[in-house]
Amino acid sequence: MGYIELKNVTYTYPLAKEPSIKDVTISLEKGKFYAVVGANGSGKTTLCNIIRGFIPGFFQGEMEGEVLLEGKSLQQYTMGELAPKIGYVFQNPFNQITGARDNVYEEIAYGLENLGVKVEKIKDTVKKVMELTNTAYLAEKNPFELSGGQQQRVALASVLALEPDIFVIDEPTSQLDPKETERVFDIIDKMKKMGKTIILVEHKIELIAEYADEVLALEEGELIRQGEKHEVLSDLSLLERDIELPQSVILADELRKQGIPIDEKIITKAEMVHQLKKTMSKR
Ligand SMILES: Nc1ncnc2c1ncn2[C@@H]1O[C@H](COP(=O)(O)OP(=O)(O)OP(=O)(O)O)[C@@H](O)[C@H]1O
Repeated sequence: MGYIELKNVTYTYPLAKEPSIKDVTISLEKGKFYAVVGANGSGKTTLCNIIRGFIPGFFQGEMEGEVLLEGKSLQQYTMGELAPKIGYVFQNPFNQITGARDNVYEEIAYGLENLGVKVEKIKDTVKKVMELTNTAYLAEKNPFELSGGQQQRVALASVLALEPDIFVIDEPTSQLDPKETERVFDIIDKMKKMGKTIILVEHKIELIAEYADEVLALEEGELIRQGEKHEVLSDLSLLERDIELPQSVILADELRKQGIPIDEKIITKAEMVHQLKKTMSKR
């Protein structure tokens, strides 16, 4: 039994002619990092909303099939039971920040205060997540006066403070520069090392190749691939289906065509460098 399971899930938004998710069956393990890829409109955000229990419910429409968390149908959980288990990080941190408090420290503490957590425990937790997300130096600032990258780290911190086991994160770096993007991935990597299950929608394929465990590829609502990242991302046929692949995969293919032997399943720059060194030392 998977930790999170989707069984033949088909979902159609109200008034839509076609389903946005078509007969998707997946089984996700606890503690793994899953990246969801696919062209615009392929159903990534919809899939996230199904996994976090917003579809059906918050969104109307028609859903067939079943979603299970630890063997129990999501429909059998109340939102109050689900919220501490699944944390959701929005694409735009501006939507995440509540604005109910006027400094970053209080913003991060806000969710815990609402749950009636004791002050000492709140202090402890907020301190820990601020260290993890490198936001301690922003503690006194107004959350709305931060840069996009800083806001995204505060948004991550406020979700982390609630200590969910599962994080669904929708394109957290789409508005960030390369440095802030690396910082966000570094935080996600730490979350994974803490044993969290991560489901991340992301277009930056090089970072997926480096950090994720498994890749789920969607095309027009259908799950066309699911598997270990090397298996999925080295599949050149995905290029014809509008799935971007890492540069090392394209380069490896070119080199093989030129008669230079390159192992299958090279997907990162570091793996390519290692392989080229090996090949050159044999010459
Ligand atoms: N609220 C909605 N009502 C009706 N149709 C919707 C709604 N939200 C999304 N859709 C449709 O569902 C399909 C999948 O959309 P979704 O946002 O899940 O794709 P996506 O892969 O996340 O796209 P992107 O990469 O652009 O964020 C699209 O055809 C979209 O037009």
